Amino acid sequence: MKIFLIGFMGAGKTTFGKRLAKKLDFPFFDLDHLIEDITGGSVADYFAKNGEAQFRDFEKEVLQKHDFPENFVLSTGGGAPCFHDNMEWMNKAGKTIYLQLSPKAIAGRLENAKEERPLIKGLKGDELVQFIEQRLAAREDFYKQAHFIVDGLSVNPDAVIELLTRQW
Ligand SMILES: Nc1ncnc2c1ncn2[C@@H]1O[C@H](COP(=O)(O)OP(=O)(O)OP(=O)(O)O)[C@@H](O)[C@H]1O
Ligand SMILES: O=C(O)C1=C[C@@H](O)[C@@H](O)[C@H](O)C1
Ligand SMILES: [Mg+2]
Repeated sequence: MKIFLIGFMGAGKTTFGKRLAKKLDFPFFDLDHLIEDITGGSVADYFAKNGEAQFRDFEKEVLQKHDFPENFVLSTGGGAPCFHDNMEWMNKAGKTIYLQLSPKAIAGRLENAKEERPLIKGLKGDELVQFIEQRLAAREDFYKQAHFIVDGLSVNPDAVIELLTRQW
């Protein structure tokens, strides 16, 4: 089974993805980290050097062309489902899970983790909440196409495995 975790920056995709993969005994991948391994630099560097449009092309290529195993948990980048045909592609390739959180909850998590996230670097307090509200409103059309929508505050591996096995 191929499991794709999606959601806004800071929703907990990487943190939860590792826990879920451990519980399922599946290998864990993180799309941002895979891109960083391949390019040898950070996502922030890639944005700075090549711009967002080129990042989105590369992100699609890695998502759709990388040689992943039969079973895995992949945490995607926050924007990945919203560009190119990535959401449709993931929905066909496996099971997609949206970790949903309110803009305020997301802002609370990101307040001290902005430097490595190029889209929010430099935003403070209300600016950060407003940016998240606007972006999230535009992105939720994509995120909500997921097979499963779960509460990012209370999500736990057992509940998600139960959801997945009911529909396996
Ligand atoms: N269940 C949780 N409870 C409290 N804090 C959490 C939880 N999950 C993640 N966090 C914290 O929230 C922050 C963002 O988490 P994480 O990096 O997993 O998000 P992400 O969705 O992978 O973000 P990005 O899209 O930017 O890669 C981290 O500081 C992490 O420690
Ligand atoms: O939400 C986004 O557009 C992004 C989220 C991160 O995971 C990275 O993929 C990058 O910083 C862009
Ligand atoms: Mg992450």
